[in-house]
Order: sequence, then C-alpha cells, then structure tokens
Amino acid sequence: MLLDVQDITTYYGASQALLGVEFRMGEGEVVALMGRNGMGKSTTIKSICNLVPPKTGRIFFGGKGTERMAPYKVARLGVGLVPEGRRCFPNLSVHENLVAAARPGKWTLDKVNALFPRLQERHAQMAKSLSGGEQQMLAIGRALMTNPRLLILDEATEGLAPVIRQDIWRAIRQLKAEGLSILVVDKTLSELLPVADRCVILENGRSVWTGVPAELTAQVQDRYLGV
Ligand SMILES: Nc1ncnc2c1ncn2[C@@H]1O[C@H](COP(=O)(O)OP(=O)(O)OP(=O)(O)O)[C@@H](O)[C@H]1O
Repeated sequence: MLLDVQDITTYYGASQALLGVEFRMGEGEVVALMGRNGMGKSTTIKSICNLVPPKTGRIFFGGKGTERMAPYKVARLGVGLVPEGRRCFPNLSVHENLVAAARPGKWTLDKVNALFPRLQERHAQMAKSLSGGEQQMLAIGRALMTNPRLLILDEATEGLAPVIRQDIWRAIRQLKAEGLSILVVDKTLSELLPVADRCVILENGRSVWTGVPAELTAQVQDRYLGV
C-alpha cells in the first residue's frame, strides 16, 4: 500500500470541508479523484500533503503515519504535488526551477527535457514569461525532479490550449507506462478515464463511490458528477 487515507475530516477554521474521506492507492496505480465543484478534491490533496492537516482520521504514506508532519517532510517522504495554479519561481529560469527541486533518482534534467521538449527549448527563459501551459509543464517537471513515489496533479490541464493539453495527457500516459503512481484531479473525463486504474468520487466532503472506470456508468456519472 502506497497511500492509505483513513476516514479523514478537515476544517478551514470552523468550517468543515471533509466529513470522512477514505481511499487507498497501491504502488504504480493511477487513481482519479472525482466529484463536482466544491466537493473536497483539492482539500483532500491538501490534507494528504498536510498543507491543511486533517483534524481526525489518519493518513499513511508508504506505511508511515503523516500526522503532525510538516508539509516539507511529507514531500520528502515522496509526495510530489503539482498544485492548482501551477506555482513555479517566477524570477528563476526554467533550468533553475528544475534543478532547484532536484533530488537523486531516475528523474533527471535530461529525462524531464525529453518528456517536455518545449521546456528544453526554453531552458534559459524566466518562468514568469512562459505561457500558462508551459508553466504547467514546468510545474510537473519540478515535481518529477524531486523523484516522488506519488505524483499528485490537481487540475493540471485546466484552462490550457488544446494542443498543450494533449502534450500534458501524453506525458501523464508516459508516466503511467513507466509505473509512476499518480493521483489526479481533472474535469476531462474522456482523457482521465482511459488512464485511471480506479476512481474515487467525493460528494459533500465524503468519499461515496469507488470503482474501476468501466463501472462508472452513465447513471453513476449523472448521480455524482452531474453534468
Ligand atoms: N481556504 C478555504 N477556506 C474556507 N473554505 C474553503 C477553503 N478552500 C476550500 N473551502 C471550502 O471547502 C469545500 C471543498 O472545497 P475544495 O476546493 O476542496 O473542492 P474541490 O472539489 O476541489 O472543488 P473545485 O473543483 O471547485 O476546486 C468547499 O465548500 C469550499 O468552499
């Protein structure tokens, strides 16, 4: 078991955002975390990273309980987060952004450059002058440079041009093929479902459905994803 989220509840001040989320991920699995807007997907991710620590429940990463662990320590255990809004260092170059994140492992500068040739072509450019899609690639590249055991992608393709989205989905498929464990939140089901091994659906801060993509019938989609 790589990640074991056990019945967590999470608050923002007095307001409760998660009322009981549980799911597990095995090594090498791609899990799609789904649900309508505001149902708790980002909060679940922030809870896993201890950016907003859960109040009750437990989270184990690689068998280790992460409660009271500082976010950087959770990252060091091997959780690589690409947060919503693709944060990079704006005044560092592409190259500097990537090497600043580096930790030893199979993901090197060369490998990231091969995954995203657009980044290689722009290695000396300041991150702030990249397009939104290129910044997203840089954010993913940075996370990979930490050589994570689990990559978390929160809306990594949102608001990007179609060609760039294709590049990012191609990269995600390649990462899966290489055996990387990925927890992914994304609204494009036509891309997400073929790559997912399993889906976890949240509703009002609770995990309410889990299954393989083939079980995600139109009925289930209507009920929980309501488009
Ligand atoms: N910083 C915050 N302070 C207070 N409440 C918050 C904060 N962030 C999120 N919430 C609330 O927590 C609940 C879950 O939000 P969350 O962002 O986790 O949902 P989500 O499923 O990721 O939605 P979206 O797809 O819209 O990002 C919502 O009711 C939201 O209003």
